[in-house]
Amino acid sequence: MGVEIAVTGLTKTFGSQTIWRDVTLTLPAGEISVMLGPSGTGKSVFLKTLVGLLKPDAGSIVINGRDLTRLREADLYEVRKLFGVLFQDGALFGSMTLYDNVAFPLREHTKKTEAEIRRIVTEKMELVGLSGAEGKLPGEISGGMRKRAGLARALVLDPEILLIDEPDSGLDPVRTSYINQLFVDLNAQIDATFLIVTHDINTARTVPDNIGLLYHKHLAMFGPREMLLSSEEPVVRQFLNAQTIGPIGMSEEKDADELAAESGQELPPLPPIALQLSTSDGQPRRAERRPGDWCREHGVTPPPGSFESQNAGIPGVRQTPGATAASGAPAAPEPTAAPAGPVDPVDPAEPGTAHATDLAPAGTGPAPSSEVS
Ligand SMILES: Nc1ncnc2c1ncn2[C@@H]1O[C@H](COP(=O)(O)OP(=O)(O)OP(=O)(O)O)[C@@H](O)[C@H]1O
Repeated sequence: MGVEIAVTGLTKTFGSQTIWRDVTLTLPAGEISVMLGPSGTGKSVFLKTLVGLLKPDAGSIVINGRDLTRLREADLYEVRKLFGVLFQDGALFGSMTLYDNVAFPLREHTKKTEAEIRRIVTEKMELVGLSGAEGKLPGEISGGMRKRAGLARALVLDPEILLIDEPDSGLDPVRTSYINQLFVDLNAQIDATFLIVTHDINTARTVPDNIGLLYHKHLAMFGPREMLLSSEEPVVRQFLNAQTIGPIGMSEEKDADELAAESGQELPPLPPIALQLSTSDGQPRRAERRPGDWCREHGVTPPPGSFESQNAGIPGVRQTPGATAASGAPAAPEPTAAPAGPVDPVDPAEPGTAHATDLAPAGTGPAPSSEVS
């Protein structure tokens, strides 16, 4: 059962550099949220602050009635057990088999017997589609398999919160789709609160219940997926539709001359809102809402063609021929073409592949590179 994370007025600086200020949002219990933002806007810093690896300069992070920013290190250690974290720059232990990597947090942080550990490791490896790969070393498998091994490791202590930093980095689009499907299926099974940092617009448009956008040292917007995908707010619209026209420039903000040169240029219409990715077995997630509910409840007319296809609005994906303009939404989700079975069905060993990923319960796996400031 996931827990809510209530962030209020959070500000983080490094010396004279303000990363973001006054960030206020609530990650609802058991829901999947995605955090977006141009490179360098502090998305990873936000994840590390949530888990207590970085100390904010101001603000609070309240979980189960306790403000993480005010806890002593010993109490923080206890709260961190609620988290499973995938750090983008982390790594599995290269000299350990996948089995030993996944078993590591259990051996370090519990008094479970080896028989109990075997049962849990086997269950989690099956959950991420890695049965049979227990004896492999991280260097013998692909990037996608390593991410899933990291995910299995993050799950062994049954976290209530999963923080995932750029799960798509280093993965091809097909494997990104498989790992996205895995997140949706996992969310249905373990009911944890998920926060995924990503640059992948397809992921952002189809996976989460909520989307946030960090931009220019603040949280530009956070809310339900349909709210952001129907938003005309220039920064949100530009980012979620991967456009060059808008306030975001190559080096973050455009100057007045650049913006003046764009005046009069017509923005393309908002693309249709895609159906949200559903579980492989079609069982609804607890947090799942009917397509179009948010728009209906808030009197917002979604862009024509919304909720007709899972691919709607994804840049570069052609719409279904004959799709009609619809201002409303169907009452029930359409069946979606979800990949069944384990991720990476054919995942050749790639010795020496560079990306290794650490998805370990906070403070239980190989140490992430940042330090508490
Ligand atoms: N421990 C640290 N000490 C000083 N500065 C840091 C530290 N960690 C991050 N920063 C700075 O904070 C800023 C935001 O970094 P962060 O990695 O969070 O960005 P990001 O939005 O995740 O970027 P990307 O999308 O490229 O991964 C950068 O300027 C980075 O150099």
